[in-house]
Amino acid sequence: RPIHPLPPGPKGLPLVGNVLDVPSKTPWLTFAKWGDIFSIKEFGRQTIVINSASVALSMLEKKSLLYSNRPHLTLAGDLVGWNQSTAFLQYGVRFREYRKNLYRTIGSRASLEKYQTLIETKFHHFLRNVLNDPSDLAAHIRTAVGSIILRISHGYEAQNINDPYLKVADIAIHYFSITTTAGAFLVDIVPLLRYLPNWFPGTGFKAIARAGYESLKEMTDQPHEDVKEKMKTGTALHSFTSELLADRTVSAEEKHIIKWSAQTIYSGGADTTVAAIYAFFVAMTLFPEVQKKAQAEIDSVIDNNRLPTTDDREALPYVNAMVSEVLRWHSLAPLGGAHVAVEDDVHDGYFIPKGSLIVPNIWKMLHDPKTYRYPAEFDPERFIASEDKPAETDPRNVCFGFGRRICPGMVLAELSLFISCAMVLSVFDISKCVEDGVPITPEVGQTEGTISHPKPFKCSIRVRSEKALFLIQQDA
Ligand code: HEM
Repeated sequence: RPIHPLPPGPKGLPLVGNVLDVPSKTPWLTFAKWGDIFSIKEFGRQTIVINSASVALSMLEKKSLLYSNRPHLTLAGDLVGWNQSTAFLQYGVRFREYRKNLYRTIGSRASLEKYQTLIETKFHHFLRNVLNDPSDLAAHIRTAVGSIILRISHGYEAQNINDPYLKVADIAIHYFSITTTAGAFLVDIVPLLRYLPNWFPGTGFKAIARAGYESLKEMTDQPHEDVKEKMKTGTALHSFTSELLADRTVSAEEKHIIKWSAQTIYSGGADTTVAAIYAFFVAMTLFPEVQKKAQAEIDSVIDNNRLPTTDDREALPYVNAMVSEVLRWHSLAPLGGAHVAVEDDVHDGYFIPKGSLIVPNIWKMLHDPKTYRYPAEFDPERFIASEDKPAETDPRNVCFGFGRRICPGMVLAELSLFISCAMVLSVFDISKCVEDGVPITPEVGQTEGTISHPKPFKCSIRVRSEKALFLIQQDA
């Protein structure tokens, strides 16, 4: 028997444990009311939740080797196949190879330089789509982000939201969401159920698993084969995949690694970046004074004969602070990615058993009034130090996760967020929609799910000037 106690936690019931203490909707809000670190048990599974950034950093970063595994998922992982994707791969040699590929090709500012113009051009197309049909904002964001990612991962040029590759990827991610809904499938608690015959009552999960498997396989294999074909004829555009396949024969293991790490760029990067850009539009609708300040900064730095580019980044501190505030204000991964303890540990006097799920409550860390003054306010100034006050803590300390599992797409995500925000504000004014003479205030809230989006909302998007119109319409 361990001499150290588990972190404290709600008492729970026999067998089911704390299932009734944890709400299925927005659990991060309930968790936020409990201690810096606490433990819960659901159907025998030990979970340690961390509400404090310093505890998360001291466990998941400082002792990263101990805490770098992922939970084993039966339905979404073994049966659908997501256990091959970076986010769910068990820690080990193969995992480190995936990460090396990702770091080398998209992990730093220098490695992304070759995609800078591409990203700017795609967001210029986005401005044009918004100008033509501002009512379909969410679809335009999805198209822009999806096409940037497929272009980077496989050199593939997606034209619009109906592109077959974007569609199949969205279907695969939809099945991912269904099959990872907490507590929805008994097979994740009793894995042996997977061996029951298909006709057996209660095995509906098998049909879902098959459909999920087919879409994931198509999403992963087809673009990869496409690149190989194009490379043979010399028509492949430079991409993550072509860079890794170039000038050599790859083994079956290398092929697997390249194929699945490329797939990861879409599965990890699309939904997240979309949620962040959408949150930016919500913030601009709700906080017009922030929008005006950012526009004033952009107008003062960029002459009105061009759109902002990535190279303007250093000259736009307020816009950079606004990007930080988007990352903080809307925690799109409110409970981050769950880590798993590979060995028993004792942390701050608490016993952390091997196999425990470690869940960082990133939402709480980014909305803790002890760290952020008026956390519900969208206020980029908090990140700009002045004589009266130091800058508040950079959300990047926690919003991209921790240790060896830290988000490999963070530089790409930030670049996309910076350029989309700067371009949008240079040409558009965003405000509340007016219906029957009444301005409609968007609801601030988050959808369910591992990746949480702002609630759907409407806003008015108007071009700022004749000059802005010209800039949007000129060739990208
Ligand atoms: C604003 C945008 C984004 C945010 C806030 C975000 C946040 C996160 C977080 C919190 C994690 C979990 C880390 C952990 O387990 O400790 C994660 C993992 C991951 N992210 Fe991102 N992410 C974003 C964009 C992207 C992009 C653009 C990519 C494209 C490559 C990406 C790819 C991944 C992958 C593959 C993982 C799994 C890493 C692993 O398990 O080793 N993310 N991200």
